[in-house]
Amino acid sequence: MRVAIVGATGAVGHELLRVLEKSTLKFDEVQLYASPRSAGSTLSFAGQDLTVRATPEGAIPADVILASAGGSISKERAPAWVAGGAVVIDNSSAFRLDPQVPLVVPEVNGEAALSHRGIIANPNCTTAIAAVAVAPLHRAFGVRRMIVSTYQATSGAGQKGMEELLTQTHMVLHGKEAGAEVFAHPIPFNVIPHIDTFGDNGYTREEMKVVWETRKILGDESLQISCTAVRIPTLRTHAEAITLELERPATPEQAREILRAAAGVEVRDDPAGKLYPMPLTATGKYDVEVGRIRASLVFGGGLDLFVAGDQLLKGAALNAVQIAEYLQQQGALRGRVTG
Ligand SMILES: NC(=O)C1=CN([C@@H]2O[C@H](COP(=O)(O)OP(=O)(O)OC[C@H]3O[C@@H](n4cnc5c(N)ncnc54)[C@H](OP(=O)(O)O)[C@@H]3O)[C@@H](O)[C@H]2O)C=CC1
Ligand SMILES: N[C@@H](CC(=O)OP(=O)(O)O)C(=O)O
Repeated sequence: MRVAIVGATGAVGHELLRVLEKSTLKFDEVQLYASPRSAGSTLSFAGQDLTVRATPEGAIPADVILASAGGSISKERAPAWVAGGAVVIDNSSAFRLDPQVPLVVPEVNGEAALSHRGIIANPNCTTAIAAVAVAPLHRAFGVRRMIVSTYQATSGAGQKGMEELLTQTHMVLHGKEAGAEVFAHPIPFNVIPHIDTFGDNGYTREEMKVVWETRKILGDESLQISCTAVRIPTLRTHAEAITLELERPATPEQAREILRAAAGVEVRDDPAGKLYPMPLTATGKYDVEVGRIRASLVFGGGLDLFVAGDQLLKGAALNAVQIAEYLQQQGALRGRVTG
């Protein structure tokens, strides 16, 4: 059973290595791939230095490929990886809306992964985090309309996003003018309501991914969803304010009870004790923090909540490894462990 990580040197790739170290997935070998510029460098895995190789054009000799090298690499090469016999779990947006490709959050629709034809898509990070919190409420009360406002960390734009926050903050603190390369404007001491490109309807692609992908994951095309996605000057972990209009009225206490029993959720909801979801407390956690649960003042019987989830983990690396673990538990992976 051979696992390959394509994009191992990136922000998601680093987390894939850490998550795999702790994973219940059984495997004999991990192979690391990135761009040709990283070939020959090493990354540590379980106390060993593993050499990074240039991602080949054709097949990769692995049973499971965890891909996080961007949409164009996945689009161009995943068909050859599948033809070579691998199951590809792809972190990019390349295949997410393809009707032949399952889009999976294991706590929500794990069984969808079993219908794959070689490629399984990992959702957009903002979407995955929201889905973990909203799916149990949707099952219990039926979500009719959902309004999301996001507070997204700079690492959502990869390693270079984090570097821009750190270097530009240093510059501002030393009296220099901050520039902007990764983001549309200087990110220190700012919030930027612009993630990805704007579409004809005035929403960004990031915002529309939340709409399209949430519907696909929850299997409900009738869900009405609107999102405003905003980049903020944090390093890691996305937070989201979510308003839900429900078919069957829910009290905050009923919602807390449902969420306490839900997989992948940590209810963190004691405002009097200053306990609520925040990037600082959710970073590095596998569970998505959910709190500030209250009755909506706008939608009778509806709810307002605040969530924070480590987007490099549940929004990417962790979710991908959980999909592989699920497939292995179901006996649906080709590779057998020999070691
Ligand atoms: N960051 C996030 O929060 C999330 C990211 N994703 C998705 O995961 C993917 C990776 O994102 P992220 O880790 O943030 O990005 P990074 O920019 O941090 O890393 C990109 C990785 O891709 C590799 N790469 C770049 N070009 C090539 C190439 N031509 N051939 C092979 N490998 C290449 C890089 O290698 P090298 O170091 O050699 O350049 C690096 O390992 C993207 O598709 C992104 O949309 C999904 C959910 C969340
Ligand atoms: N768009 C996310 C990260 C990301 O890479 O998303 P996607 O995988 O949908 O392109 C962010 O910037 O926070």
